[in-house]
Amino acid sequence: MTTSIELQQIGDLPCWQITHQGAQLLIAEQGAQVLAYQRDDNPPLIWLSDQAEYHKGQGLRGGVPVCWPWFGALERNPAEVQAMHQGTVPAPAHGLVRTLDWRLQDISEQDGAVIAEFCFDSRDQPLADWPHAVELSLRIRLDQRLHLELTSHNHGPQPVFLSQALHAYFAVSNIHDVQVEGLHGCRYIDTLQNWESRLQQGPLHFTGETDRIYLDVPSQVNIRDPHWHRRIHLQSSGSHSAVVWNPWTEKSRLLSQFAADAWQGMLCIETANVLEDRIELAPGGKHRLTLTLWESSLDI
Ligand SMILES: O=P(O)(O)OC[C@H]1O[C@@H](O)[C@H](O)[C@@H](O)[C@@H]1O
Repeated sequence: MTTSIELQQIGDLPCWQITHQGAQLLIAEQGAQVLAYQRDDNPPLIWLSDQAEYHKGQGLRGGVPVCWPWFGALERNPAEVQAMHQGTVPAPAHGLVRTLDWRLQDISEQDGAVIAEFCFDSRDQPLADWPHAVELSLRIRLDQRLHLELTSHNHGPQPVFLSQALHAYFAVSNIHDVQVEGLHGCRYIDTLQNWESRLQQGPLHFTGETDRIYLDVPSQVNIRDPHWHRRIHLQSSGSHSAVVWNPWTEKSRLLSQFAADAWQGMLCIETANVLEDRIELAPGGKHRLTLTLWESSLDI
């Protein structure tokens, strides 16, 4: 089967459209953001908003935004992560790099896979109010599965503390009927209930707005989707926390680039390093967060 790798301009944004062994993958250079991923004639694995806007310097709703060097609201982060930000200007949610251009290092077919590698180096592109020398790279490998590898490398003389997430939006048939498997027994922080700590019992079902930080998460979790007759598998390393999010009805109305009923067809599982799972990078130190995604039929 043929492989093609094409650069396209979508709105203001240069994007790479990759076709390989029946898979289609779209990546924006801005934020090194995977925007879409689908295999054969199956429904997409990754959800992208119908109302997505392709503007420079603006977040794009859907795909896999990279949240870095902090996740969520800065003031909800551990003190040492907050202390890395040294400014008076309010810090944006989910860090600084999802709306900036990353440098494309390489995009090519190698050994039966397509590999794209993007880099953001704060020594070349200083970040507002975050004066640290860290090189960030996202390596994207497409074979029978999609593999993402986010590496942070501290080139400075002091330790650096980070929180981060691969904020993946997944496409589902109907949020009411899907479940997330693999979280049973995990502690979670319910950010909608005063950040109280709770324990997950059994698989996670969605019955209302959900915004939770799961801790001590195992390396594999799945989304079971009965109507689309599939499981989406998420396998991670370098992460022990995950954020699970669905805005449901009311919150949806407040979100940008989000149709009023879009919440029914998506959910986020964000492979993360947050709260006590935050990262400490010693001088010269590296951290690698990986996420592999694939789907399987429920018959197997
Ligand atoms: O609208 P944003 O900044 O992309 O964030 C979307 C959501 O991202 C999730 O990670 C958060 O847990 C939610 O609280 C937040 O609403």
